[in-house]
Amino acid sequence: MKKFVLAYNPVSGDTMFRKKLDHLIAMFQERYCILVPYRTSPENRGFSGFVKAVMPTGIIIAGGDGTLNEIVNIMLKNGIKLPIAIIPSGTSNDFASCLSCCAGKFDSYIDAIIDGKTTVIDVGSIGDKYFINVASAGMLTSVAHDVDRRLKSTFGKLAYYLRGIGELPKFRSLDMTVEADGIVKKVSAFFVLIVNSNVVAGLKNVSVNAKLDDGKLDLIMLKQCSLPELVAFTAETVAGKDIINNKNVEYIQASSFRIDCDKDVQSDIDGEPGPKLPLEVKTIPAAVEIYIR
Ligand SMILES: Nc1ncnc2c1ncn2[C@@H]1O[C@H](COP(=O)(O)OP(=O)(O)OP(=O)(O)O)[C@@H](O)[C@H]1O
Repeated sequence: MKKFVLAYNPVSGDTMFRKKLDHLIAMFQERYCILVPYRTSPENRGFSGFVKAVMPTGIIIAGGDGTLNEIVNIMLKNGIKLPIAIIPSGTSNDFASCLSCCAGKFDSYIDAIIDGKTTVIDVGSIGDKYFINVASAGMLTSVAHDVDRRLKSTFGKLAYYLRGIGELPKFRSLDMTVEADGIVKKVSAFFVLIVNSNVVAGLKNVSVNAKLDDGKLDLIMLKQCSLPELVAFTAETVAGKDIINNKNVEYIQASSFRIDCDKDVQSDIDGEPGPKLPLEVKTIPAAVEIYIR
């Protein structure tokens, strides 16, 4: 009988995953499989030992990007080589949105999980931390961190947008030095994003070239520009237009980056606070196996 650990975050998104839990248990039970729940907490020191004791076929993660990041980090740091499935239950679920496997009805995805249909994807690393979707620094990062959890639960993605639009006039550029696969550039920019997938902050098509299995990450910087240009860029991004060809965007694909700045700037990794700059960013090819439909 196949066993799966279900790591679920009880407070992510609208906190309603708890109500779906019973249905999910029933679906696995109907297919003669066992679901072993693991309730996440802000710290999950026991997760690695829990998985090793259960010896599951795979791990199912129900939460947002933060939960996914946390579980993948624990797995990679503890040598847990198991496929993962994602049940999007966070506020924006950026990573899950870029994988069509998680969209639509549960049923066919559960069948694919039990059948063991998988693919492998790259992740990024910054020091001893891994990111699955995006690392960023600059003005966007402070906006994301300032959005209160209660506001996120009530307004979802809209909370980010409302907060972000309100901050636009306060945007100040940073003098950054970027090294991409050994080539150095100096760029005065409002923010830098390093993406693995093409969905960031609920916005699709952020990098039309981003692929999860190409051994590369995509760097996007919005260069210093006027407020009307900044507003136009924001509108284009929200409308899902191709932004990497925007004249104010610096776009580079590479397998490693070094980002530095003369100011004290904190980064963000998959929506959670990351280390301060400088950042040494690397691609770890084919690091994670994911169940696909
Ligand atoms: N039992 C728990 N109680 C309180 N906080 C928790 C618990 N389990 C995990 N967390 C916290 O939840 C956060 C991760 O939430 P997650 O990012 O998955 O959801 P979200 O913020 O709603 O969605 P998204 O990242 O997609 O916007 C982490 O900061 C983690 O510490």
